[in-house]
Amino acid sequence: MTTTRPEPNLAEAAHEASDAASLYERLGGTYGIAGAVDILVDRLFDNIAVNANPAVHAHHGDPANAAGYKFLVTGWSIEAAGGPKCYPGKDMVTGHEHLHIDTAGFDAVWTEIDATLNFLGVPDAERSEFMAIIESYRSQVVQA
Ligand code: HEM
Repeated sequence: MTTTRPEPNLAEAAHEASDAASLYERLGGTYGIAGAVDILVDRLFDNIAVNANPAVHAHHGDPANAAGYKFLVTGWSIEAAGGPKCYPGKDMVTGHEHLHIDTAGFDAVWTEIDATLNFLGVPDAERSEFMAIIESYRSQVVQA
């Protein structure tokens, strides 16, 4: 009598592996996130609705702030997506309290993040998951 060993189901294994992958991994890890933030921050600095807030424009209107801001937003996003702990900046309340951001200001940034992920071809599932994380910080960022 011969016993038959079941063939490994590779399709199922791949599916399980992709289920197990963190959002950080599915966004392309540090290279993917840093590349997206590089483009996002340039768009935020140029975005008329985002810069309608004078305190925001005082920061985003100075190109010298771009490199440091890209570094901070990249580190924050890596951690928020489940990657390694690497964010050295302020918590979201302290980082924004002096800016008096209102709902329209938050929505302008939300829309630009969503549009940039769409522009870069991030799949719907990962885009929705990341945007839900952004949304979950609304009450900490909106302080006007
Ligand atoms: C969930 C949404 C947001 C995230 C994840 C986020 C992320 C960050 C991070 C990581 C920093 C650096 C904090 C530090 O200095 O240590 C920061 C600062 C800043 N954010 Fe946000 N932000 C969000 C929403 C917004 C919105 C809606 C606006 C404007 C309408 C905004 C404008 C700014 C500005 C101008 C700074 C620099 C402040 C300064 O250095 O004086 N952010 N943000």
